[in-house]
Amino acid sequence: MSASTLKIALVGNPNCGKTALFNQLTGGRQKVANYAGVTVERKEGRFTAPSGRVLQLLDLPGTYSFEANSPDEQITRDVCAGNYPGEAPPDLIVCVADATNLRLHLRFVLEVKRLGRPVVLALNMMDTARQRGIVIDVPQLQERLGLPVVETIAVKRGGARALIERVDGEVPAAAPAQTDDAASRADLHAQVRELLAATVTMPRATAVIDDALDRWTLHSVFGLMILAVVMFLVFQAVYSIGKPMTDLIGDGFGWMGEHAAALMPAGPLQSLVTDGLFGGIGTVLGFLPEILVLFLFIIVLEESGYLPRAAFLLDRLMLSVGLTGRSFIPLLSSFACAIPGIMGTRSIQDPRDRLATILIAPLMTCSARLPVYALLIGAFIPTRRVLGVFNLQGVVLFALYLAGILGAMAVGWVMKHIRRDKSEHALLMELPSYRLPKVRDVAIGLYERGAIFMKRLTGVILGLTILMWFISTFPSPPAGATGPAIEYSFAGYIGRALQYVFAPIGFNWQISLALIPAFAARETAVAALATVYLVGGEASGLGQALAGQISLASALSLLVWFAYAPQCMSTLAVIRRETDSWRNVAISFGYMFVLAYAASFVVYQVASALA
Ligand SMILES: Nc1nc2c(ncn2[C@@H]2O[C@H](COP(=O)(O)OP(=O)(O)OP(=O)(O)O)[C@@H](O)[C@H]2O)c(=O)[nH]1
Ligand SMILES: [Mg+2]
Repeated sequence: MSASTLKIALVGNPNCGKTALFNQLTGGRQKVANYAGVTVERKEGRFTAPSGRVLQLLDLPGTYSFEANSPDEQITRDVCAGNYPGEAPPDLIVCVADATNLRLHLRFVLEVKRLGRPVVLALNMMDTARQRGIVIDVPQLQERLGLPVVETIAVKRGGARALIERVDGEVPAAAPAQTDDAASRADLHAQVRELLAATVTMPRATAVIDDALDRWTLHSVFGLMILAVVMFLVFQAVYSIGKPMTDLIGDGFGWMGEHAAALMPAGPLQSLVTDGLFGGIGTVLGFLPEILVLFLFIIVLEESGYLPRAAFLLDRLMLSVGLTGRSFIPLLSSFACAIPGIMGTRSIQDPRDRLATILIAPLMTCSARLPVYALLIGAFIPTRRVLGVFNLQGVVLFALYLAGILGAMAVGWVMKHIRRDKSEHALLMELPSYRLPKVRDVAIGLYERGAIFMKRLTGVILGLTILMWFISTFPSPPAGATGPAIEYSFAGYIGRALQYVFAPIGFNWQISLALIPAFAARETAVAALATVYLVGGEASGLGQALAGQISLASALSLLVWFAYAPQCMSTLAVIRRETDSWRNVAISFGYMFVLAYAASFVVYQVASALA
């Protein structure tokens, strides 16, 4: 390393744009590694400043506060303070703050300043700040803070010019280091308030509207009621808007399957195309509209600024079941898929809170389960109105999501009481301003969800469906066989063996069999059932076949099974990777199996008795 290499560390609250700034400066060239022994990322890059000096840049994990104790935050603090073994202290700390949210970010800036090292403050997201009419008196802020302050727009070409010029110049003098005690921490709050009053002018209109809305949405009683109503309406919409489109697609595929069959000679190939491809894959594809409608609402709620408020609102509730408000976002992501949710738990400081969140994340209903729910609800729940306005199918879907959430809360509560350390960590998060979602952002978000679904469909689900078709078709029945052909196939044998385990909860052999590919990808249960029933030649449509073949009690039991059952292999693999422990995988699989089996058993027995 040449003598003139300057080592710069980028720090800041999560989501302030550190990584965007890092990429802008280094052109994305980087070396990513983990800090020894922990899964905290260390990302390093370099670039040459106009003066010819080489600058080495370190992107550190987002940190709310140095008081917190997540592995990420400890490492960030130690690296900045120059105490991290094997890491030379940075010559300069660039503290990045979101200019649209200085109320939250300035506090951390003050904490960084107290380390007593040279600091430059980058006010990032200046484009959004200007758009929103936020005016920041930079010279005044610079003077009051006693730090150089520059404005940046990390996502715009040349948006970091002021920062480059500043870091290429002389290294600023460090403020004296200060010790951290309770009194000085309380002091930080007062300082932030003072700084804001002197240097930041917020647009009146937004602030007034935000406050007015927040009085309702964050109210401890009305807020929860609003949240419940909003979520309830979303599930209603999934059925009222998505279902007709799903039916249309289903009819379309049925029609295509028939025509394709007419063009082909009878035989295995014809059966693969009609039963496996059009029947199996077509049935799963039909659920795309429902998934898109659900995500349309989730994305709009998120973009509008409502979802972070829901997190804030639920924080107290989460604490009471041994979680933290920080668990909310990972858990919310788990409604799409548990995998990003579990990966998102990295931002939870307390290892026990983090583990608890990881273990219950799969209880949140992931989008892969939606086709299964939609199929069974469509086949078994009448399209009755409840209380005159609500669609009964939508109510059942809402109840299933709720069952997952309540199950998760119950498990969280049990874990809280088992563990010895009962400390709690309250949430510290930013509440963005309300805004009208941009059509483009919503469209991109929807497109991404749709693309993920299609990729799964044409990848793992297609492969598994062909496999299911194969084991359902071969071996062919012996000459003179009387029963349906499928009973002599591999699938028939495997299904009947599994049935010993699942009969007490009301699953026939076809359902038991479908659980296997579902363990690789949930949606495949639908394709597998379609294939098995269509190969068995029992009916034209799958919903119709199911309604004729299994009882309402079995269908309810299966719905409950899918709400609680151990989720797909990929989820378990991610648990293994994120916790580095097979034991946690076993705990996760085991408790969910027991939970699902018990719940399905109760539902099946009660429903059978009442029927
Ligand atoms: N409009 C605007 N968006 C920005 C700016 N800088 C970053 N963003 C966006 O803000 C989001 C977060 O940026 P990141 O760079 O991932 O933030 P980070 O600080 O690295 O976040 P963590 O690593 O999670 O702590 C991304 O969607 C960026 O595209 C900016 O100057 N203006
Ligand atoms: Mg980052």
